[in-house]
Amino acid sequence: FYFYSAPENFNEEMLRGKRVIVTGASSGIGEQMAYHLARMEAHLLLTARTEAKLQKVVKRCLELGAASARYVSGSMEDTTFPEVVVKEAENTWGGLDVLILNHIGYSYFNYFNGDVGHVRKLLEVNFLSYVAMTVSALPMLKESEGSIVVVSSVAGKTAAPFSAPYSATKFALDGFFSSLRHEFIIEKVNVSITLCILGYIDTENAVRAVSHAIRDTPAPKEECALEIVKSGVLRRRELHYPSRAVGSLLLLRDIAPDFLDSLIRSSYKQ
Ligand SMILES: NC(=O)C1=CN([C@@H]2O[C@H](COP(=O)(O)OP(=O)(O)OC[C@H]3O[C@@H](n4cnc5c(N)ncnc54)[C@H](OP(=O)(O)O)[C@@H]3O)[C@@H](O)[C@H]2O)C=CC1
Ligand SMILES: C[C@H](CCC(=O)O)[C@H]1CC[C@H]2[C@@H]3C(=O)C[C@@H]4C[C@H](O)CC[C@]4(C)[C@H]3CC[C@]12C
Repeated sequence: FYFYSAPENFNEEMLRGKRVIVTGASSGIGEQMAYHLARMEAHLLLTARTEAKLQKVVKRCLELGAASARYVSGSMEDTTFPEVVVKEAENTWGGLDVLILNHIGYSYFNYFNGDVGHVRKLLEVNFLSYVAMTVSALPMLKESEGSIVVVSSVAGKTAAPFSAPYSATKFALDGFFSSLRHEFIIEKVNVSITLCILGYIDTENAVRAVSHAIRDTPAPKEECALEIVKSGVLRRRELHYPSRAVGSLLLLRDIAPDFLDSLIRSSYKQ
């Protein structure tokens, strides 16, 4: 049932007039997804905390050809905010076609410092708010037979040093949304769930956080954003980007986990 409902080839017209929420859209990959969707003439509702940045992204989206573009600013640390965002979509459009969950809260890139409060807060922002957005949006997505896109990381499939709290939140997304996908298929709910497994991408925040410690060259955020949009519309189960690097990593994880761990550690500068 799930595979029957998935189209084979991507065509930009598939997004024309679609109603899309993008979280974490004020910078990085989320901002780039907003620009691709705007060029494809989608209706956009963007969210993040920083109003000034969102205003600029909305302005650019309208210049690029978005059918409409608006924002709602706020923090996903506030447990009432996910519902506020979805209500805005409901009041504006009366429905929703695609929910792209992409935001992340700040976390340090270093040895785990024992701060349980930080892990709890990060789970709220990076995981629980994704669940809350999904719960609020589901009636509209069922109605439109729409799509949920969850942006995760290789750090949510195989752990690397210095990202214990972050990695935990990304593993949680896989568990939750992969279980939900089963249930949708059992109950014949035609809402697709795409989990995006990304390697190192050249966003300002990621490069600032890890370039002093990691040897790898980051992949381009513009191409990454386009691949996420495509895989969501094509109702794929998972996106692996960049595909060869993530594919090899996942293969090694299953056949030679200790070897993979040593490779990951050796990609860190001493
Ligand atoms: N870049 C990379 O190397 C990789 C990224 N990913 C994933 O890709 C996605 C995007 O990453 P990237 O573009 O690098 O991230 P950025 O740091 O560039 O963007 C994060 C976005 O989330 C928003 N945000 C931050 N805190 C909050 C909050 N408390 N409430 C609501 N929104 C918030 C930020 O805006 P504001 O500050 O205005 O709120 C911003 O729009 C994430 O899910 C990440 O895990 C996965 C693997 C690698
Ligand atoms: C080191 C990892 C790659 C291992 C490999 O051998 O390929 C990186 C792949 C994904 C990175 C993290 C990520 O998911 C984004 C986070 C964004 C934050 O702003 C801080 C950094 C990240 C934790 C980043 C760290 C390196 C990776 C785990």
